Amino acid sequence: MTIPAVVSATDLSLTFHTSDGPVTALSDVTLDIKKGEFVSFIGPSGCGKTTFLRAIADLERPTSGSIEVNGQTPGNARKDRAYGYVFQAAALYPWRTIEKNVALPLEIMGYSKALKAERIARTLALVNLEGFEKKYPWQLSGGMQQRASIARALAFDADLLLMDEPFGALDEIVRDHLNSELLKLWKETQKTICFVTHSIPEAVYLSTKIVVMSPRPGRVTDIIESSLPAERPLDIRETPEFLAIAARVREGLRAGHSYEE
Ligand SMILES: Nc1ncnc2c1ncn2[C@@H]1O[C@H](COP(=O)(O)OP(=O)(O)OP(=O)(O)O)[C@@H](O)[C@H]1O
Repeated sequence: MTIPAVVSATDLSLTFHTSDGPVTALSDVTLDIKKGEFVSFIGPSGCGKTTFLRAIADLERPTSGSIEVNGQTPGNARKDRAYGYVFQAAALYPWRTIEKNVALPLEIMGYSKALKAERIARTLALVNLEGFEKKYPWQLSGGMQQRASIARALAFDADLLLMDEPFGALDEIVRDHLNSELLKLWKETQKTICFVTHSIPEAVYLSTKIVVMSPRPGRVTDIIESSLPAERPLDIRETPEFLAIAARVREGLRAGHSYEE
């Protein structure tokens, strides 16, 4: 049985027209993301990682080539609520409680009170935030706020989760903890995850597939299928298999680096 592609990009190019001239954010990207994969995008600043996620989410239009989400245009997939989006900063509304923040997309979609309550309870349980429903974002730590924003992205129960460097601003211990929680959540929910990061260990620890990118123009320089087992305790990061994949990612990053800045 072939596993269906959730995201399929073919020769995707995307150029921004700025007052300083054209900026090619993505050049000829061809990539398939299958259902249930955990795919990390890694590369230096400006290599088009966010732009690729935004193209999936129908927030940017390709200049040439094509991209399909669940076999349809990103616009139609967006209407079908095909994905949840987690941003770099938690981006919670400070005047809303945690449960009201998670409820926001459901309110916009006109969910019934009962269905809203059920979804809020379920997603907050998934990210271990039961008991914090009535708190305001400022009453939570940075890691908890980011978990709340993951809960908000999960509220629709979309099969695809787009995560743009969600843990970049957190200290390493909190990040480690959230990495293993995210893996657990991914296994429990069997979602497809696209995850942007600057961290080699984070990419290797989390992913089934690592997409290495390089800037000017943004392109894919390597796609690594991970050979690590599904079960990943944090100390897997010291194993030879893990270090070998990390070395290959580093090599890909070096090869695409121009050092001219
Ligand atoms: N709306 C826009 N208008 C003009 N240029 C843009 C726009 N959005 C992105 N760019 C440019 O496109 C390139 C790719 O940007 P993008 O944000 O996708 O990179 P990134 O790899 O996600 O970077 P970072 O790691 O810093 O988030 C950059 O050169 C950026 O300046």
